[in-house]
Amino acid sequence: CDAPAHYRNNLHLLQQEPLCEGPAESWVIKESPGKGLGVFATRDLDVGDIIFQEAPAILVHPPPFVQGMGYDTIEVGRRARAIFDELPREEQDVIMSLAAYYKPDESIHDPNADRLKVIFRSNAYNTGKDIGLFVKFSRINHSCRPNAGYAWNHRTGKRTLYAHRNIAAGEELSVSYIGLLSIKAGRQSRLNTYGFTCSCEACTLADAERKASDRRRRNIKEALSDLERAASEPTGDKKRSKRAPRLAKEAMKLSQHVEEEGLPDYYARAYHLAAVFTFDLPGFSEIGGRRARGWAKMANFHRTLGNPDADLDEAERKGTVPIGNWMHKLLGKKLGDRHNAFIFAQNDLPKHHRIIHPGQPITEDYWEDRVNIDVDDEELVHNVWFG
Ligand SMILES: C[S@@+](CC[C@H](N)C(=O)[O-])C[C@H]1O[C@@H](n2cnc3c(N)ncnc32)[C@H](O)[C@@H]1O
Repeated sequence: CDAPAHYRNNLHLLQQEPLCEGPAESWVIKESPGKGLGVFATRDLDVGDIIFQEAPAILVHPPPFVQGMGYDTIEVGRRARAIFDELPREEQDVIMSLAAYYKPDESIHDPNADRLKVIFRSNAYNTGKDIGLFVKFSRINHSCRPNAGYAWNHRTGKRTLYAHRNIAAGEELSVSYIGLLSIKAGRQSRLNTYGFTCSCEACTLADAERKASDRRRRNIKEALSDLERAASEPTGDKKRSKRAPRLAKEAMKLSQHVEEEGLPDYYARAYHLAAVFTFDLPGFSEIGGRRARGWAKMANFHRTLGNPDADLDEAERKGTVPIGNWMHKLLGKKLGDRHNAFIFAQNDLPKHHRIIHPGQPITEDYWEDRVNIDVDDEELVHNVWFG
C-alpha cells in the first residue's frame, strides 16, 4: 500500500472504498514527491473524461465580500466550525487530516490558531456564491501546466474534476490554483502566499526554456486582451472588417500559443476568438466557414467540459449573468427549442434581443441592454454584440 501510515485510516473514506484493495476508480491518492499527497490517474484518460464528482463536506455561505479586503475570515471560520461540529466523527477526522498552511505570524502550537480555520482557508474553493471544502479535491496539487480542470454544477451541488487533455495512467492529476498568464516570478510570488514554492513542470524548466515560456505567456495575455476588446465591436463595423485578416491570424496564433504552452484553462477563450475572427473574414468562403465552425465547436467543447449544464445554470441565474457572457454561450450554436451541446433554447435569451440573418437590414437605434445575435446561412450564431 502506497499510503503513509498516518493517512491509512482516513484515505479509504476519501475514496469510499478500502485503499489497499486496488482502486476501482480512475484515480488514487498517494505520495507526490516534494508535495505531500497528490491524486494520480490509474488508467489512461481522454480529454473531457469525468474523473470524479464531489459534494462539499462543508459549504459556507460567506458574509459580504469587501473589495480590497476579501471575506471576513474570522466569520467564515466561525460558520465553517458550526457546520463541522454537526458532522459525524469519521468525517471530521478526514477533514482534520487535510493539509494546513499556517502563515508566518501563526503558530501550529498557538491555541488561538484554530486548525479547522487554517485547513478551510488552505483547501476551500469558491462555488458560485459560497465557499466549499471538498476532501478529495483538497488532495489535488497545483500545476502551472495543469492536465485537469474543475467545474461547479449548481444543479447537482457537486464539483466535477475532468481531464483537460489526454492523461496517461500513472500521471499525477493537477489543476491550477491561480490565473496562469503571469511569468514564473509572478506566479511564484502569488503561490508563496499559499505557503509553497511551485515545483511544477513549467516552474522547473531550464533557463532558456523558462524564458521562452515567460515570453509566450506575456504574448498570450496581451493577445487575449486585444482580441477580446476587438471582438466586442459590432460586426460590419468598417474598422473591424478592415482589420479582420490580421485579427484572424492573431487569434489563430493565440490558439497555437496556448496549446504550445500547455494552458488548457485558456483553450475555450482562444478558440472562441479564432472562430469570431474567421467568421469575420471578408469574402467569407465555404472553406473559411467550415473552419470557423470548427473553431466554434472546439470553443464550446472546452467551455462546457465537466459541466454540460453550464448554459442551463447560467440561464437559470439570468439576472446575475454579466451581459458579456452571452457571446460565450451562443457562439457556434443554433437557436432552438431545447438546450443541448449544439443548441441554445430561444426561450432563455434575454428579454431584449434581435436575431440577425445574413444581409438582413437592421435599424440603427441603440439599446444598451439589447443582445444582437448574428446568425449565418446555416443559422449558426457567429457573433453577439450589444446595442
Ligand atoms: C490543497 S493542498 C494539495 C494536497 C497536498 N499535497 C496534501 O498533501 O494534502 C496544497 C498543498 O500542496 C502542496 N503543493 C500543491 N501544489 C504544489 C506544487 N505545484 N509544488 C509544490 N507543492 C505543492 C503545498 O504544500 C500546498 O500547500
